[in-house]
Amino acid sequence: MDNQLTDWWPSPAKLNLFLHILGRNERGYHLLQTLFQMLDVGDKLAFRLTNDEKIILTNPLAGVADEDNLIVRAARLLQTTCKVTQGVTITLDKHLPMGGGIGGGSSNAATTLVALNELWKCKLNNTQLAELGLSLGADVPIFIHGETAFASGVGEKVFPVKIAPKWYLVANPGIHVSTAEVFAAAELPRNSSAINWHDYKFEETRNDCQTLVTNRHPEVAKLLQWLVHYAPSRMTGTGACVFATFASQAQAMEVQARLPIEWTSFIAKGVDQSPLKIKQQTVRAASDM
Ligand SMILES: C[C@@](CO)(OP(=O)(O)O)[C@H](O)COP(=O)(O)OP(=O)(O)OC[C@H]1O[C@@H](n2ccc(N)nc2=O)[C@H](O)[C@@H]1O
Ligand SMILES: Nc1ncnc2c1ncn2[C@@H]1O[C@H](COP(=O)(O)OP(=O)(O)O)[C@@H](O)[C@H]1O
Repeated sequence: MDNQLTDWWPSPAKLNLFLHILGRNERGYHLLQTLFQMLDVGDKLAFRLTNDEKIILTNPLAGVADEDNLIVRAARLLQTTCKVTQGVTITLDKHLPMGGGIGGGSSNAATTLVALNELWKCKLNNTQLAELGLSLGADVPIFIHGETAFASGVGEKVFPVKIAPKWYLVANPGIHVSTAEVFAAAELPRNSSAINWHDYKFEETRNDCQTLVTNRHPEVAKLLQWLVHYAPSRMTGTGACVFATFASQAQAMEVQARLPIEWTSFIAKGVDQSPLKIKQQTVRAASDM
């Protein structure tokens, strides 16, 4: 008999508060320094275990074939690795814009790995899950660890940090920017000097992809020009979303209320520990009782 739908598992967004490109490794991947800020909002996923081996997504994403969906790929990867004989039906409650530099797809993959590791009783630890996740995307490990962190290498060397709590207005210019296209561009600067995390100040850092993306996509430039008038603002990841930083939720709401209707947006709080990490700890504590 099939099991019941589980409760919802959070799949939060992230911001790259800065993104410096230091060079490239022998495989052509970019060596970065970045500060991953976990946010308290995102998508949600629910899982219903089944007694056949099928992995089914009840609500496919427009433009993404199920076999390419990172949720289905993550579930299949865990099922094969741990020789699981059960299947799963997955429901996705999608809110995060795709290809926005806020990590929606990577976060969905991480939530799938973390949740099914518990539900299928695979008993992998987070380091093992992160290793599996890295084969799906560079940002999957950071969502599995679920902590605001300074990252280097190609993003795999992660050092959790605590930074002053801030509120963010995250605005979407309504376009999709391909990570692969940004990293393939000849004019992308790749020569930033390494910084020491302890010396980090927002205003002394930048996003090395921002000039390239704003030159190629005037919508991103227009949005940034509007936001920077109100608060310190920057593009996240390889775009296209842009964030503005505030000390309080009320200040963020005030600017959101003025945002021209052509741009969608959401407000999120920066958190040290992601909602997924908290959920994993809660589920594990309950199963230990
Ligand atoms: C640079 C970041 C910062 O968060 O950008 P966003 O995707 O969030 O915007 C990410 O690490 C991106 O991670 P992700 O989007 O998972 O990238 P992947 O699927 O692993 O890689 C897409 C393509 O980007 C290039 N790539 C990616 C990461 C990296 N450090 N160097 C690269 O050169 C590779 O050509 C790769 O084929
Ligand atoms: N579950 C998923 N959610 C979002 N995007 C997905 C998913 N599965 C596959 N993708 C693909 O991954 C691409 C990058 O998605 P996303 O992680 O949201 O962007 P970014 O890496 O810029 O933050 C999407 O354009 C889409 O083609």
